[in-house]
Amino acid sequence: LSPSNGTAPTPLTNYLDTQYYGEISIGSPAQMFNVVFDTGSANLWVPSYSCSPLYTACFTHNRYDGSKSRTHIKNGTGFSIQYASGNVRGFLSEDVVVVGGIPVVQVFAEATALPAIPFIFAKFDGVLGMGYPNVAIDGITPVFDRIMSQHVLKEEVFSVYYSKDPMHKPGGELVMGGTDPEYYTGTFNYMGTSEAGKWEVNMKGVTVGEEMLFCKEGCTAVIDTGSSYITGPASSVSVLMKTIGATELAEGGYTVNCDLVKSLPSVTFHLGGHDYSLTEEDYILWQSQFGEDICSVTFRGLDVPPPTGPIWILGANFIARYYTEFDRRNNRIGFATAV
Ligand SMILES: CCc1nc(N)nc(N)c1-c1ccc2c(c1)N(CCCOC)[C@H](c1ccccc1)CC2
Repeated sequence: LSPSNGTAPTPLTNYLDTQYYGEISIGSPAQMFNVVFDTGSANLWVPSYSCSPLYTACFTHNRYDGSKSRTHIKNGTGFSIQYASGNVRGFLSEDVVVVGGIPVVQVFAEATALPAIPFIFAKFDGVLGMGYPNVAIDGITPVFDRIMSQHVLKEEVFSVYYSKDPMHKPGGELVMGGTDPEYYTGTFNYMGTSEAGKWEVNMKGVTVGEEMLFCKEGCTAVIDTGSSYITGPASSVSVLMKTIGATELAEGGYTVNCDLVKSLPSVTFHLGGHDYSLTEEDYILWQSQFGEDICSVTFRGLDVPPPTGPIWILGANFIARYYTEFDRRNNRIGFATAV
């Protein structure tokens, strides 16, 4: 912990602008893990040493071995968590977890069932949920709450920077206790979270080019550091894709003709009295595969059933453009222009 200002930075790695993760340790002596700091969930899990060999994804990642840690405390309660892209099952354990140099005694899950789809594609080992306690499975106190109760942070906030340039070092940064002026310009615009207990805000509309096409009566937007893309209701996203001339791929992705990219309209999200625009540079992933250019659109249709849905999820491609401060003290989210 940098003694001078009560903030604790963790550098993040950027994998293809779609996965951002940083290092934590669990146990004594320290066992190292790469985790996504995920505002869309509130539990910590890492692959378990006792993961069945049936699950290949466990063996391509670091696994926690409680028997090798002198501070391990056995628990054994069952655990299961669902994400939009996949589910994880396992059991609970307790040990010393160190995040940004701050140690906490933490109940977390050891994953014993890690489906290959999608975890074989995960560059990270596990997930550290940065959500509110009331979304935590099994009522477990989340890591950030345990850190706040130590009163070592200058402010009860954390901030996330996701770089957009794979060559940029670091690929991103989580700051607990404040913000990092190195990674944003201008001032923060704040908006209250829509219901205390989730990192979501009321959105007043989505504009494509100059025309407001979606969410005209208002809707909910989740600010989700654990999602790669922006998702919206499937019907809205398919209209959006038609408007920009994108074609749908088999697995639900969209591509556009790379020659047309520069003429694509901006997509603007109206949040908290301010407009947050993404240009084609922000929402087109330009990849070269087998010598040809593929321009995929980083929007996905996703229908989240009521009462949670219908919602828009603003993920990594949004956060890469707008540096985000998550304020637990005031239950608000702040955006500033990322550099
Ligand atoms: C971080 C946990 C999480 N939290 C929340 N709120 N939403 C979702 N969707 C995830 C989630 C679960 C699993 C995976 C994931 C994300 N991935 C994306 C990392 C995003 O890092 C910022 C990768 C991926 C690769 C290929 C295709 C789909 C997904 C690996 C698999």
